[in-house]
Amino acid sequence: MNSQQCVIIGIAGASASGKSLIAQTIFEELKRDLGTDQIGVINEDAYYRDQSHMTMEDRVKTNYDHPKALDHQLLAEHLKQLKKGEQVNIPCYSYKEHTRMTKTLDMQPKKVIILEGILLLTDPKLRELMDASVFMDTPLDICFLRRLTRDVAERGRTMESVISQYKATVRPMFLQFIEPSKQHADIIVPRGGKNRIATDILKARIQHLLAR
Ligand SMILES: Nc1ncnc2c1ncn2[C@@H]1O[C@H](COP(=O)(O)OP(=O)(O)O)[C@@H](O)[C@H]1O
Ligand SMILES: O=c1ccn([C@@H]2O[C@H](COP(=O)(O)O)[C@@H](O)[C@H]2O)c(=O)[nH]1
Repeated sequence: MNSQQCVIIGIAGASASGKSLIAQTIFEELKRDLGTDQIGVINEDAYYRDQSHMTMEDRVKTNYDHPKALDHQLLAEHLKQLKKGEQVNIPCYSYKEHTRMTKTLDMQPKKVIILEGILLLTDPKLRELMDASVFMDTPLDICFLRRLTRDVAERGRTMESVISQYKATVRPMFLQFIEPSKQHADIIVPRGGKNRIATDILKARIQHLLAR
């Protein structure tokens, strides 16, 4: 597989803006045409730095919304390897333990990689690897309400911890890093992950890139 055959689409935006939902929708709908083994989703969160050497007390103090919390270097290397037709071992991250798990996920090269994560568009070396980029422009109050519900239900958080983390780091880092990165997006998607027209436009663009 040469580099022309690996299309990488980057989807960024606030936490709980609908990145995973739109990525998953595109994955499910395109895998019917391309085959399950020819399209994959990579979550930037898998590249949070390993914190297994730290105590839980210290792990909860990490600013997870600052670019330095993520190993973008490793993510960029993995994307380059996939583009070259090589297999990679993607780290697995636990939001409950706030660290990497020992297992990794084997990913074989694919025709299409959908990359999704809050800080992807802040990094020039990642932008360089993308064939198209998207920013989910969901209102921040809606994102906060969705994050509160999701993190309590799925990520082992209390309502109080979600609120204090939101005030201390999530909102300030959104304003400092994530929102300004919108200028780098090719497509800005309003409302969220259920935006049908935006989903169809992205699917059509992927098909167009594959047909080159
Ligand atoms: N348009 C929408 N309407 C209702 N719920 C939504 C919508 N988009 C996303 N959600 C829900 O909000 C939560 C966060 O969405 P998710 O796609 O996981 O966000 P992200 O990946 O950006 O953090 C999930 O529980 C998801 O099902
Ligand atoms: O250990 C961790 C790692 C990450 N977070 C939060 O996750 C979001 C990013 O994930 P989304 O799926 O885009 O919401 C980020 O805002 C971090 O604050 C965490 O709380 N703990």
